[in-house]
Amino acid sequence: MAGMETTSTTLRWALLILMDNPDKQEKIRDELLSVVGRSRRLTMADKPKLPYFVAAINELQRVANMLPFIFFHRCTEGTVIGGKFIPEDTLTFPQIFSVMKEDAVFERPEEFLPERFLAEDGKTVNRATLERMVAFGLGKRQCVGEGLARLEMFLVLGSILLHYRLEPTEPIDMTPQFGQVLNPKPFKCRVAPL
Ligand code: HEM
Repeated sequence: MAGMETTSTTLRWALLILMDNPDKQEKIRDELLSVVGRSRRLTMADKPKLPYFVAAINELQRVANMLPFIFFHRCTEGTVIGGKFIPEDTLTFPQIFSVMKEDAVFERPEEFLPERFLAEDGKTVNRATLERMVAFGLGKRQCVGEGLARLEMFLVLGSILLHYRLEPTEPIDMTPQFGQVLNPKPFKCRVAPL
């Protein structure tokens, strides 16, 4: 589950969200075309020159909300969180969605707005939102595959968007299906070569 289900499910959500937001899909493609073009492959060296695309991947993960909560963690010592004492050995059940969908830093949380991860100049990272994009968890047990997952999403999604336009062929249904992770319902789409 850790390495396959998470990344592939996030990518399926990404296709659906980008079809639901064709203007944003176009904006990502414009940036990719202006930096990479179609005569060579996208590489990780392009990442610093693609701030909008990187912001969009963070926003796709936030909206997809694929792992809304993570497994139990045990407090190894007593601590105070939000004024409440949590004794040693308490089992906690971290809820990722309560940060990514309910934190005040994410205005209009149901909307797909990659811009929220960028400062006003449209290029610099917005630290306030980025530090609350906790799709990979936090702390010592944070996802060990984060680097690989980010690399896969960048290269796979970027290469698709450089060469194909994703268009819906049926009404888009964003209702998740509950399983080990939140899955999108099976969907069909048109993958139009550019
Ligand atoms: C979009 C992709 C992914 C997401 C959203 C994701 C998310 C997470 C989350 C939320 C945790 C739990 C952190 C915690 O308990 O505090 C986790 C743990 C873990 N992930 Fe991922 N993950 C992804 C991809 C991957 C990949 C590609 C790998 C391996 C190649 C991987 C390997 C692991 C492992 C081994 C753990 C357990 C770490 C530990 O308990 O110390 N994950 N992941």
